[in-house]
Parts: sequence; structure tokens; C-alpha cells
Amino acid sequence: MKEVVAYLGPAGTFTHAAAEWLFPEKHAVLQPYSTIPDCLQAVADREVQFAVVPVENAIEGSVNSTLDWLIHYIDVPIVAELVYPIAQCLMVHPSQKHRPLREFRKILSHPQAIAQCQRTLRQKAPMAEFVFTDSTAKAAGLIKEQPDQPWMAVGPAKAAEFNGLSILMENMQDHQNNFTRFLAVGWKEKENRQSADFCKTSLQITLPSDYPGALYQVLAAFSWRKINLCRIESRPTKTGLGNYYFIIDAELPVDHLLMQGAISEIEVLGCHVRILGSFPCFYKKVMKK
Ligand SMILES: O=C(O)C(=O)C[C@]1(C(=O)O)C=C[C@@H](O)C=C1
Repeated sequence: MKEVVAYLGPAGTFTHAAAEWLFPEKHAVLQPYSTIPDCLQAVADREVQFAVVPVENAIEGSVNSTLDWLIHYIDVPIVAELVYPIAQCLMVHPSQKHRPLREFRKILSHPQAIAQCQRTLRQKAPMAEFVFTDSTAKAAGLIKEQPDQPWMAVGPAKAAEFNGLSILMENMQDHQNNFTRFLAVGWKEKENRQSADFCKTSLQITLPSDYPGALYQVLAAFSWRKINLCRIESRPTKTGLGNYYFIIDAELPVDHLLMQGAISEIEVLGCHVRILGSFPCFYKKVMKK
């Protein structure tokens, strides 16, 4: 039977492209959901076997709703990671394509996409106000429904294609080398049909209390074992200002002897360690035109 995979829809989002890459059509049915929490809750409630969600962008940083949902509201392991190239396009209804950019009044998109193009958008369309939508493809769909409005959307070329929109600018993010890291979460290990670039373990660490050098001691457990850390992120525990969880990604699988040693040492220090997942990581390089 085919696996059912939730993704941030509608069809044409960057997350859709990432989900198609991780779960090819031959083996899976991709099911769109309106928001990132909806995707994650669907897998937690076992409506679907997997969900694919964005977690970090090279320009704008963390996707907090993904991190918070994984930390606070559900307990489903991360089973794979994909780093995927992001090319943002400026798109309009074909009936608006000859209008000068300065005359546009609204720019619709997901907040992450707008943030990646903020400077360019300010320069090209200074009169336009930003309107945030649940996804880039949702924004493209709204533009399609309003042929008479001087509105634009930001998002993937696929979203323009699916909605019959005209692309006015390609690769318009403020900085090149734009990539987003996506996570697949699910109830069983993802079969590795592609070979992974490397394996990673994602840990949520709670310090026992705030004392000098607490985080330093945690990092030392990785450092002297020469375990490479690829990310440290703090998120509020939501119990009071200044209380944080640390999300630490280490470049070794959890069953590796060195990782086991590091985790035990950190626990002996009085920290609470939650394993968010130990998973293969894939890297999709930019496709040359
Ligand atoms: O709206 C989309 O197309 C998405 O897939 C969401 C999302 C994100 O939340 O980061 C995914 C990749 C890009 O960084 C911009 C937007």
C-alpha cells in the first residue's frame, strides 16, 4: 500500500516539491494541508504516515512553528531531512503583467518567502503592502482569483504554472545560495530509496538550572569526542522569560558509541535529553538551467 504524506499545500509550494523528492509518486500519496501545524498534527493523530515541513531557511532562519510543534505539542520522530534549493519568483495575473511594478498595491506570500525578498520588494514595489498567507501557493491561488487587482505574489515557479500566472522576476531573493531545510516526520523509518549524504541526530536538551557554564559543559561532551555539531537553536520553554530548550543537531547516528557516551555524560550533568530523531540527510543541489 502507498504511504500517505501530509505537506503544506496547496499543490505548488516549496514543501510540495520537497515532499515529492523525499516520497516519489510511485510509492506515496501526497496530501495537502493548510498550515504547518495541521501537517504535523495529522501525523500525530495517525491520519497520515508521514509529514514534510520546512524547518530552516538559509536567509531567514528558523521556522518557529515547526520547531514549537515538534517540541511542545506532538511526539513523532524526525525520520529524514532534505536541503532543497529555493528560487523565489515574482508573479502576477496575466491581465496585470504590463502594469509598472511601482503601481502594485499588495504583495501576498508566506512570511518566510517575503522575508527572503524583503529588500528587493521594497525597492521594486515601495507602495505595496505585505499580506501574509499560509503558503506561497495559497498566495498564487488568491492572485488567480483577482484578475482586476494590482496584486503580486512571491513563490515558486510551479505555483505560477499551476495557477496560470505570469512571472515578472525569477530568483529574486535578496541573497543567492538560498536553501531550505525540510524535515520528514513519521511513525516508521523512511525507506532509503536514495542514498543519504550523512546521518544526523537531533536532540532537545533542558539544562537543570541556570548556572555559570551549564551550556558550556553540554557542548564539551560533544567537543572532546570530536562530534561535529551542525546546529544549535534555543526555543522558549514557554514557562517564563529566559527559560529555553536547546535543540542540538549532531552529525552522528544516535546508536553510535560516541553519541551514546555524549548523551549519558549530559544526563549525568542533570540535563534532560529528548531524542527528536536520528535520520538520514539528503542534499538536493541547484539544477543548472
Ligand atoms: O509556502 C511555501 O511554499 C512553503 O513551502 C513554506 C516555506 C517556509 O515556510 O519556509 C518553505 C520554503 C521557503 O523557505 C518558503 C516558504
